[in-house]
Amino acid sequence: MKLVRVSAGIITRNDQVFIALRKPDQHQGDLWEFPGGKCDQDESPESALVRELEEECGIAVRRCVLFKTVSHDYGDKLVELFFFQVDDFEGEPSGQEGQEVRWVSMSHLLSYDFPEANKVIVEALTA
Ligand SMILES: Nc1nc2c([nH]c(=O)n2[C@H]2C[C@H](O)[C@@H](COP(=O)(O)OP(=O)(O)OP(=O)(O)O)O2)c(=O)[nH]1
Ligand SMILES: [Mg+2]
Repeated sequence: MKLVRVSAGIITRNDQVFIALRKPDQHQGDLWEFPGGKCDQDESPESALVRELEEECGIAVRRCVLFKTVSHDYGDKLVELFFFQVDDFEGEPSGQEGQEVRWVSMSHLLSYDFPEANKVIVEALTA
């Protein structure tokens, strides 16, 4: 099965976190996500994060720290996700690809539907 490496950013400001809605036609579509995307071949997770957050959200990451790595088998796809905490960035995050985006308070994260692989992340953030 395909194994894809993915970097995702937990973009925070005060007690809020920036999330985006995946498009219906995407893998795990219609679910909320921490913005990010696939690492190119030979690209480090950190470089992929910086590139994806620029492309998808229009921000320049100033500092990121690896929060957790999660491997998950979706049946049709095996993903290795690198979740980074991003608390210092330049620019105002927005949906550069027309995706719906939202700043939500940490305590409200549980009311959003995320892909299965995000379960441990959402639990850790809301604990
Ligand atoms: N960005 C992101 N992806 C996630 C999260 N949780 C999770 O399971 N994924 C999965 C869904 C996808 O299989 C993959 C993300 O890759 P991607 O964002 O490049 O996916 P995509 O469907 O847009 O792919 P593409 O064809 O546009 O390149 O990781 C998350 O919180 N953020
Ligand atoms: Mg993406």
